[in-house]
Amino acid sequence: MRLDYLTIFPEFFDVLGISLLGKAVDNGIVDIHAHDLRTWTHDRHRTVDDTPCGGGAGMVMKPDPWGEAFDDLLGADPDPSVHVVIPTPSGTPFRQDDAAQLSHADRIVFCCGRYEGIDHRVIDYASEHWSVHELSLGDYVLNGGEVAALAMTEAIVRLVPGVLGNPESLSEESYSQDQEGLLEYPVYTRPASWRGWDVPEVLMSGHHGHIAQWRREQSRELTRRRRPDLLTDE
Ligand SMILES: COc1ccc(Cn2ccc3ccc(-c4cc(N)[nH]n4)cc32)cc1
Repeated sequence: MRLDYLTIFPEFFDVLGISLLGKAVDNGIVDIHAHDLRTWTHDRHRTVDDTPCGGGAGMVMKPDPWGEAFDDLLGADPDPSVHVVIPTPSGTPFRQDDAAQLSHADRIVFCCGRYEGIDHRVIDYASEHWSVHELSLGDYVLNGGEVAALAMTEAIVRLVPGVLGNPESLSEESYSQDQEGLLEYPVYTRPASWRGWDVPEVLMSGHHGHIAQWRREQSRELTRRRRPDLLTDE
């Protein structure tokens, strides 16, 4: 899987060389390239923004640098197997299903905007050539797309075979299908007693059936309290 990031702050993506994703890069499972969008500017000030047509506050990212970056990175031939992900506050919510689908992609290009966003014709042009996903990280406002791209990257790449040491852990996670789409149950480790708090006895019983039942009950109760929207049968 090749991941490209178009951004005016490429250093944001230096962290992808650390930890699990770093190992995935070292193992050749993932190939990461961050690009400074100003590479595709030609004026002395390396300008990437301009005033919004129709007025309004702030600045908008000019289309030209994005178009020239696309030309260099992707060429002009349409290829629906290339996924262009555009983090935006107005996008569809990024969810585990999106991460699962994108984990099968061979190529993903993240377009990280700043200012008040990217000239919409960039999205229109990209949509004619590649598979475009305008995605929101959540209902809160960030200053740009980089943090969202990092979060999406981790959610996507950890699902790629060979990246996680223990793929079994994927099936027991919140939002996973095996977890019936419920929130994950509380987890514990040693010591059995810590600052007056004990590990629930059932988890120390060695009775796998009772433990599984307790975990199911905990997941349902936690989901009922925190995320009733995830419950389908109520
Ligand atoms: C019109 O409202 C706004 C328009 C742009 C911005 C700043 N900004 C510029 C590019 C960009 C890309 C993604 C996001 C973002 C994504 C999520 N879930 N929150 N915020 C924010 C972004 C703020 C607000």
